[in-house]
Amino acid sequence: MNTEQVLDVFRQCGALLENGHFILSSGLRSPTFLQKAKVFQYPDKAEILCKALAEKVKESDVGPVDIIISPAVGGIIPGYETARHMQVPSLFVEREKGEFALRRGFEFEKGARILMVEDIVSTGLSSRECIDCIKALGGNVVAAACIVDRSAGEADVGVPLISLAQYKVPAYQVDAIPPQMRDIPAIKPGSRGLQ
Ligand SMILES: O=P(O)(O)OC[C@H]1O[C@H](OP(=O)(O)OP(=O)(O)O)[C@H](O)[C@@H]1O
Ligand SMILES: O=C(O)c1cc(=O)[nH]c(=O)[nH]1
Ligand SMILES: [Mg+2]
Repeated sequence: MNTEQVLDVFRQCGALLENGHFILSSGLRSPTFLQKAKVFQYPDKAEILCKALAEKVKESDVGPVDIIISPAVGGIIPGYETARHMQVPSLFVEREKGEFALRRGFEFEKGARILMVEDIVSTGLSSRECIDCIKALGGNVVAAACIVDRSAGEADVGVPLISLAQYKVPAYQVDAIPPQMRDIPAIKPGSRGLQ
């Protein structure tokens, strides 16, 4: 699948939100938001995207993968569906007092070859936090994968990043928001910092 085909799936699901004012997980502001939850509500769409992502990983030089681990909330469905097509278990980390932790009795062997699967990468901050958590538990993170890389290859997550689509969209510091965005009430769709 190429980027345009991936974005078409988002458009078909009403998930490519434009001309708004979104507060991203990183705190940056953007007029564009990929509301992945509206795509992943449809199992057939999740399957199309994640099967293609699994194939891209298998065709890469990453080598064998033992386990997929994803950061909650957004990473859970693509992590699971990608794992289904790679025939490996799917675990997730979730925030405990703001920090990612492996809970629910999930465990893996030290040195396990782990693929970190995200939904969207913007700055790469959430991916790095997830990878740090896995490494602290002894996992060998061999690569990261995501459905859409909004940095179009610029984000450094510390391991090779395989993205199904690369879609560069603007994001601004709060004191540098362009005039046309300033009058639009800001919305924060993600779960980081949710009380
Ligand atoms: O590369 P970054 O700058 O970290 O941005 C991308 C992250 O933002 C979203 O998560 P968010 O924290 O908004 O919560 P969610 O997973 O509940 O959507 C998305 O799921 C990624 O995890
Ligand atoms: O950076 C983010 O928080 C982000 C951007 C985006 O387009 N979609 C999303 O779910 N999160
Ligand atoms: Mg997330």
